[in-house]
Amino acid sequence: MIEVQRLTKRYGSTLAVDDLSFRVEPGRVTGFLGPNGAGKTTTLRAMLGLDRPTSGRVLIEGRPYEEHPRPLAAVGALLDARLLHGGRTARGHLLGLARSNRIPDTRVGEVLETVGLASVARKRAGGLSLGMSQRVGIAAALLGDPRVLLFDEPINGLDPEGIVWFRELARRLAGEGRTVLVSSHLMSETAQTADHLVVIGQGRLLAESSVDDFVARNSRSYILIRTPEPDRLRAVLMSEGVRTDDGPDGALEVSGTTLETVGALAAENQVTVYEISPRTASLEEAFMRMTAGSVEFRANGDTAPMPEVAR
Ligand SMILES: Nc1ncnc2c1ncn2[C@@H]1O[C@H](COP(=O)(O)OP(=O)(O)OP(=O)(O)O)[C@@H](O)[C@H]1O
Repeated sequence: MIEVQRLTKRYGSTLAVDDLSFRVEPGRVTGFLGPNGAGKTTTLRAMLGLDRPTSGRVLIEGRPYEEHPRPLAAVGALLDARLLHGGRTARGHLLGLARSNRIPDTRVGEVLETVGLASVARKRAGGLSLGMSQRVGIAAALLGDPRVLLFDEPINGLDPEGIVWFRELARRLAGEGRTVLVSSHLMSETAQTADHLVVIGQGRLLAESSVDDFVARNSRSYILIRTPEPDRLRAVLMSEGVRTDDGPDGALEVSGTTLETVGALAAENQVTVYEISPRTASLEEAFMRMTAGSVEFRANGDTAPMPEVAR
């Protein structure tokens, strides 16, 4: 379990994290989402004791990171895979980490096997692809067999097969009862990996819910209609109590009715229609709308309420 309690981090005049509180429960994968600069990495660094918070604190399994006698056994983290030293081999890197944390050498072979790198274990890190470096970073996170795992943008550089592999690994780790936090700026990818979501923008909490609830709330279905007579069609639909909104490029977006009803009303009233098609707003759009809202609220200096997200 991770408990972020009223965490605030200021870098000079930049408020990177602003009074942020949330919990990450064990036994499920939690996606930590936010656009670039939202404060995800800063929060993860505070979890690992790498940055001192301006105020607030983070507890890992009930205590701050620094108070764990064997930190690698409490929490494993993948932060920036590019930090791997180019001259060392993957195996050498992991052995160094294992020895400085009183972890037996045999564990290095096990984690290399888990991440599918046993065959390149003796290759110098400088010769590894970004995807392979990510896997070395993931192996390092697993080294101490920790109860809590933090992955910052883990799928960066992974090929499609690697992405599926990571997704399964994250699920397996959560299935073993561990706490798994995966940060990302990609909504749809996260929705496929995580069970639960924590969404932040400008250092503040925007949403916290199960992925299923988030999808149900934010997957808006509507009918898109292109017509040269939008005003007339809007009037026809409104007279029948059908709600219309303005869509892109003069199109209409109609919700709360069926394709057949709209088609029949257009035909009865002899309105020319170029296109009529069912649409579902993507999760990515919902996420962008949600996080764009936070930017606007902050720019106005308001305290950020939960932005309205189209249903
Ligand atoms: N060491 C630092 N010094 C000054 N400002 C910083 C520092 N680290 C982060 N920031 C600023 O704090 C804010 C949050 O950055 P952070 O890296 O935590 O966001 P993020 O959500 O992880 O984004 P990204 O996905 O781009 O890494 C940004 O405005 C960033 O420029």
